[in-house]
Amino acid sequence: MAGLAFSNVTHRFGQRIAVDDLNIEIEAGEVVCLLGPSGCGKTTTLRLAAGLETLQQGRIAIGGHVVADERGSLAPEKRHVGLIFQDYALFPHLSILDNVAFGITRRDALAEAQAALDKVGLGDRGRSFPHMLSGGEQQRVALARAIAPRPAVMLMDEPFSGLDVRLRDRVRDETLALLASTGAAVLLVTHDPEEAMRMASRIALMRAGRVVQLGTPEELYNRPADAGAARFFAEANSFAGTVGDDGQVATPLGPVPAPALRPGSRAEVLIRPHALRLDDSGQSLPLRVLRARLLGADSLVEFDLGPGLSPLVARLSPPHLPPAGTEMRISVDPGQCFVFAA
Ligand SMILES: Nc1ncnc2c1ncn2[C@@H]1O[C@H](COP(=O)(O)OP(=O)(O)OP(=O)(O)O)[C@@H](O)[C@H]1O
Repeated sequence: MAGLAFSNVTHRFGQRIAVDDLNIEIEAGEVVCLLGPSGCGKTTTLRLAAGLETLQQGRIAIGGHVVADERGSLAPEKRHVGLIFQDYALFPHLSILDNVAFGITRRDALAEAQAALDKVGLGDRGRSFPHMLSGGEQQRVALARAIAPRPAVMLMDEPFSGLDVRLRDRVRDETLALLASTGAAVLLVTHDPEEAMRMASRIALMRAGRVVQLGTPEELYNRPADAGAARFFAEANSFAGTVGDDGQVATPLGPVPAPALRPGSRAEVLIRPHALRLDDSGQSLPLRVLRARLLGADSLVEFDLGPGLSPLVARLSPPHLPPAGTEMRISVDPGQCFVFAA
């Protein structure tokens, strides 16, 4: 029995389809990330699960009980879901402890709130007010408030986007550990592929209201469903071509196998910048550097592929910063090359 299940959920705003026949089941203890570009329907999906948006078509169930279908809908406060939004939405006039106790209906609300604050490491800040806390601390209060009523489902909308990069990594990891200990089914919205890869047991990649691909981070990254899915994780070098009788597509870097496509069909080959590496063996291709930039742990190096072709972008690790004009030998990791029907 899934902790949270969407069955054939479709939602329109006027003529515009925001969510289009969505089917996702999230087990208790699982974190599923809704990932996709702005406007693809992530927040609407979350709001439908929370009951903040009235379901128009399909069915939503929590813990095996239908909470919304075409006949009716359970009020948000009766769904037993925890919500965390981007802006934390703490009440400014309430103390931290009262903020956390707010949603708890049990008689021992303050003790429960204190226990939740202890869990997020803010047990000694209960008497402070929200404006006295840093962004990261406020995020942890929001988390404490969401877990305190022990919800079966946790809905999170870009909960880390207000934090600076270094704090974000730490708060993300702490949140993940805490959520795992509560056993809730978690649906987390993000537009950041790295965040999804880091947090999710499974990722639902959305585009224009539809789930394009649902799978583990490893499946989405290494076996993208289409060119758009491949590009969403990392911008890639793209080559157009035709599948030859040998089942391969010719590219400036050599032939790439296209086992899923028929000879004669048009194809797009995507080669991730990470797929390119320096290689002095006889198999590699000599290419001239156009420019190189340091990105930190690795470098972005552009190579000349000749007239009429865009430069080949390689991400080299450890970083190399060869001067323009240097000739380097490059080979391709076939595991990071993808061929799709054009
Ligand atoms: N209340 C509304 N009224 C009309 N259209 C809406 C409303 N809410 C969302 N939409 C539209 O529905 C589509 C999906 O919006 P949604 O907010 O779910 O996307 P999103 O993937 O969460 O985007 P973002 O990452 O920018 O938050 C968009 O085209 C949006 O303009």
